[in-house]
Amino acid sequence: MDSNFSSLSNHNHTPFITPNGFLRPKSMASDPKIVTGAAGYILEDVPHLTDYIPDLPTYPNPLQDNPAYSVVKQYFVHVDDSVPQKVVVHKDGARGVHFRRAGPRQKVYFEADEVKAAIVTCGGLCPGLNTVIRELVCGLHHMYGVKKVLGINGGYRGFYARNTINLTPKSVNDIHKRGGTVLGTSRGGHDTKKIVDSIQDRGVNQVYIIGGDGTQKGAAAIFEEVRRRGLKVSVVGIPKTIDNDIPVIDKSFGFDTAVEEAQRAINAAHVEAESVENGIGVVKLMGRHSGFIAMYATLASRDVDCCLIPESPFYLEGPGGLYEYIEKRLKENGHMVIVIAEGAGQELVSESAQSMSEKDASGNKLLQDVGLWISHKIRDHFAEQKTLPITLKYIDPTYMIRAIPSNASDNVYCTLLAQSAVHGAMAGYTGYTSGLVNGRQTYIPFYRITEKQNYVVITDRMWARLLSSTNQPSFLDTKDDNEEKEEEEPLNELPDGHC
Ligand SMILES: Nc1ncnc2c1ncn2[C@@H]1O[C@H](COP(=O)(O)OP(=O)(O)O)[C@@H](O)[C@H]1O
Ligand SMILES: O=P(O)(O)OC[C@H]1O[C@](O)(COP(=O)(O)O)[C@@H](O)[C@@H]1O
Ligand SMILES: [Mg+2]
Repeated sequence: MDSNFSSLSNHNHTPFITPNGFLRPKSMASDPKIVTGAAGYILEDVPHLTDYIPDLPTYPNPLQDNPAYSVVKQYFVHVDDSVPQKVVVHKDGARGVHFRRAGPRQKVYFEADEVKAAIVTCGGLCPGLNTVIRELVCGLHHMYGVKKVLGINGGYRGFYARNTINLTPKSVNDIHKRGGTVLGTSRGGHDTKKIVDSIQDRGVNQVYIIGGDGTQKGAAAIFEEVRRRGLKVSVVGIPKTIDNDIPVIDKSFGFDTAVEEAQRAINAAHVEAESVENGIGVVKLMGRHSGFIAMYATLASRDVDCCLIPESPFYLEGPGGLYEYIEKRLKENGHMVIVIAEGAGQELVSESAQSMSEKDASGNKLLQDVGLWISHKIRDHFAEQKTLPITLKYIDPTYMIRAIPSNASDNVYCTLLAQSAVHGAMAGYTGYTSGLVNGRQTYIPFYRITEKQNYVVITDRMWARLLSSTNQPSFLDTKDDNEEKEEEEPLNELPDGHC
């Protein structure tokens, strides 16, 4: 809508190749909105309520009379504003994929009294969840005069199995100072039909869904069902993941807080290690499939001698292996610190542990404790060798990191994310995740968020910087199953300007 460009959409619901080359399955029913323009410009647009409900009335945006905002020149976002996915371009290259810029629009599709919003948090905890909840409530109330906001208790199943909580600016005033989520969360329990029945029965017309990759898949299913039923309900995703494994966006909220808090554990490991002869400190950090926290915490600390992440397979024995490197570091320096992401080396652990097939309620594979495993292996190895008596201390701060409140910069990030989400829903957009792309708030269609995960690309400069800062072996002698990942679009480093 609102564009002079030619629009390509896929009306026959056949499988669709996205401009990024990913196959979007037929089961994801609604059509992607692809708009093309001159010089290879592509806009991967988001759905709008008017796509399936014609003749909806519009209203002037109440922000135009708000003294805080009316002084801002050009406060409203131009309908054709879009944000490029790639900012590094070549003279003759195509302009490439863009996303719709987030922000307030001149016209809105909801009157204040008409709105009944619902907020839900799903999946694992992450610093900043309460800030996002607070800013959704306050943004709706203060910017758009919306008074009816419901909190859904305990994740997706709360839509149909629990009572709701009334949220007001007063009740959420201080929650950003606390870790966790005041709404509670859960894994599993996504039943699309029951959730949309509950949305319909409660008269909810804006749904804000805060969660990670699994949650966004659930949000996409809710959007499809809402659309199929022809409901005037905006379904909005807000990406949450401490692992930073959500693609497209610059980084996820809570990530900076996690990296900062990880420093405390690394410092402790370093103090313990350097206090004894041949001391080794092992710190496990979160990162199920993506080692971003471990990589950034290592780069920030400068006390880490070896960082092990899921994307970079490693081995223990023989030339170029971990044991050899540990021995070398201890002989050189008398102590060392190892940071290991929880998803690293799982294939090695599973060789010595039982079944790897257990899953949590959301279907995520349950991981073995690689920190504990590697600590035992190192202790046993040096005990057998009898040449180097080591002292090893293992620190697992993972849940302590996840449970803290967000830091100042994450609080600001959460605020902008929440306000962008609200502006989009009020403007009638739906079926999108609100996210930061190249430093700008955007609306991203769900399928771009759910089609793949964000990984550390070990052939990129950031991992090279890490290797050069720790001097650890690259372990590239191993049969590297990372090749497939390396061939994927390598631009999801974070944040922009660090590559
Ligand atoms: N493919 C899916 N379709 C619908 N809902 C899903 C899907 N995957 C996960 N979910 C739901 O999303 C919620 C959170 O998922 P989970 O993987 O636990 O955390 P996260 O969203 O942080 O990745 C759960 O309630 C789960 O049932
Ligand atoms: O023990 P739990 O609560 O299931 O969570 C563990 C997982 O949650 C995370 O913190 C985040 O995962 P999600 O973003 O998928 O919720 C992972 O790093 C970790 O593996
Ligand atoms: Mg997940």
